[in-house]
Amino acid sequence: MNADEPQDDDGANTAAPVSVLDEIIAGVREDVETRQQQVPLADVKRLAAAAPPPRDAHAALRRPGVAVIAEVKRASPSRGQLADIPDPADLATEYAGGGARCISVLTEGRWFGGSLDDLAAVRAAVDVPVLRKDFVVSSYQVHEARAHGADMVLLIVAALEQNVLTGLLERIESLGMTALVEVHDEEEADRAMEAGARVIGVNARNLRTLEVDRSVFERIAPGLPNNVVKIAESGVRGPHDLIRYASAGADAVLVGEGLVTHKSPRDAVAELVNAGNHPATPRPVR
Ligand SMILES: O=P(O)(O)OC[C@@H](O)[C@@H](O)c1c[nH]c2ccccc12
Repeated sequence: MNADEPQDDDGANTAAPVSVLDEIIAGVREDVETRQQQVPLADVKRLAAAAPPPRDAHAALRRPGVAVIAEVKRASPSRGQLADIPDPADLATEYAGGGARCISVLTEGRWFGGSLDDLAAVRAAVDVPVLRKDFVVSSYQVHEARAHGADMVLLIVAALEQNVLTGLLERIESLGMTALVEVHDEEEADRAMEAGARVIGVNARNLRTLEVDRSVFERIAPGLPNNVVKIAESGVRGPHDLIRYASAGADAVLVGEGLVTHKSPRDAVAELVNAGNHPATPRPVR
């Protein structure tokens, strides 16, 4: 690492020789393997079938006003440790009290400090739909998500071959959940639509370099069909960022760091929700 190399606004070095995404996925595959040896797929499917039915995340995100998806996020590869979060259910309750339309729970352990236990605890504590935020690469993880109460599951286009993306999306939707398909450029957006995504998230953070560029949403959103729910992910630090994303057509924003590092996560959510409901804030065209 050379100290003279350009740093992005998150302080991450943009000249990573092996992409962080590849490293994370290698770890995720190992962890899935281990869990699968402990709890076979047939058992996870049984648990999923016995779980309380999914909540309709797609419908929740389409309601009027810019929705806030509030994230339970302890750490990240770009920032390291962000917040302690001893009780994720407690934090999620604060988020819901502030008016969050959905709660996102990071379940990846090595880089983000999350777990499936966090997901289950949050799901039991709130009435709003809950997203499993992870690097989902196998249908085992989809059934696992449902077994722990997930209503929505993230799929990252950059991490998946097209046929795998399509297969996982169909699996998620056939279990009654909503797939949130994450993209970072036009080609990935085309792949998301090709796979049949109803909800597309544009991540301002490039998962290969960890660089944040809020203009990515403005570039990609106009090319998405009106009936697709559009989520702007990452880089929301306050109402001004929400308003900027809304002006570019966002139905929702997904916020992590700005909330977990705030002294009152509930107030921070409420501030965003108010901005999202304000009559002067642009609404998506349908
Ligand atoms: O903390 P931020 O900048 O508000 O970002 C939240 C969310 O967008 C980010 O956590 C995220 C977006 N896509 C992901 C994929 C995997 C892990 C994490 C993410």
